[in-house]
Amino acid sequence: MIEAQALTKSFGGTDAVRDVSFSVAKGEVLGFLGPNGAGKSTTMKMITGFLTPTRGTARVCGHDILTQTRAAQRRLGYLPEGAPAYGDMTPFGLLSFVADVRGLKGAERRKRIEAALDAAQVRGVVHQPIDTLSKGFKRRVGLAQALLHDPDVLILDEPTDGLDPNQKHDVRSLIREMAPEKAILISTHILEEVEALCSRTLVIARGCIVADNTPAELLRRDPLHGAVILSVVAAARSALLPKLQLIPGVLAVAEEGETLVVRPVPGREADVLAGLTQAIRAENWPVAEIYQQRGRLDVVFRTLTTDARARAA
Ligand SMILES: Nc1ncnc2c1ncn2[C@@H]1O[C@H](COP(=O)(O)OP(=O)(O)OP(=O)(O)O)[C@@H](O)[C@H]1O
Repeated sequence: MIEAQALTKSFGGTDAVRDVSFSVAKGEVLGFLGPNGAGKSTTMKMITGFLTPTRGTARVCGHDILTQTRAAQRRLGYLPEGAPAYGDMTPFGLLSFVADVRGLKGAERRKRIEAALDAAQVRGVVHQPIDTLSKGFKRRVGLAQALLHDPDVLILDEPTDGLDPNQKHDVRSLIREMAPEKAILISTHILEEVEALCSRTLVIARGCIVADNTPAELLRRDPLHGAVILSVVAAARSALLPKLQLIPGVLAVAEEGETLVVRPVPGREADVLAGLTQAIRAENWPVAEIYQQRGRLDVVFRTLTTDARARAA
């Protein structure tokens, strides 16, 4: 439902986005991750027809954004960066205006405005000028605007930015609820949001895609993915070290502070955990705590985006 085809945007001769291609199918929530200035908003602006690409194009539900702009824009809802809105309008006034622009009429118009107000939870402030709303409410008004015509495709630029934890939770639940029927592209700096919400993650650095994976696949790139951490009293640690090395599937064992870190051979994570728990029980090892690392997205993110920096330097 979204297809970016070699999107490139240059500003003053410098590529802010270079050859970005990806697609998003119905039912997918694609998380767009990248450091500040990586090119997320610029890519989103090109897909929505807000910026003209220097090269490449995008298709929304099969409509080319450059040659069939209106048809493509009818099918998409867009929450731009910072959720700009007319500050002297009320949320109701803004949604009525957008409904007119979108060509909604009569009962359908009323129904859609009501549904958007409910979905974005802005009922309590519906007649208050937008300029006087808190940052979180402004963002929710922006979200209501994006959802108004119940589009098949949603492009949401940092939809939870500025929301408190409860509001973040509500917006994520809303996105999850809508996901089966739509194709959704969200940009975010919140790594936990990617794990909570996204079926796939696109990592962009210096305008180029450096990873296109599921969050679980990304976690597997952490060198400590699947490592088993054991808390063991100091006196027993050195005696245990050689025994741990004999567990089938163990790649390396290291002592780190109060713990022993057991790294499995890739693909043997489950064997190592099973072997360890069995040995702890059978030989009554003095282990106070044992857990297996899933991997950390922040570690993977740093590696991917700083490697890209190094390559470009
Ligand atoms: N209109 C413009 N004119 C010149 N440069 C621009 C323009 N818009 C964006 N850029 C540059 O393009 C690059 C990508 O910016 P973009 O806003 O797409 O990044 P981003 O990944 O969305 O960043 P952030 O996470 O900070 O929102 C940046 O270097 C930015 O300064």
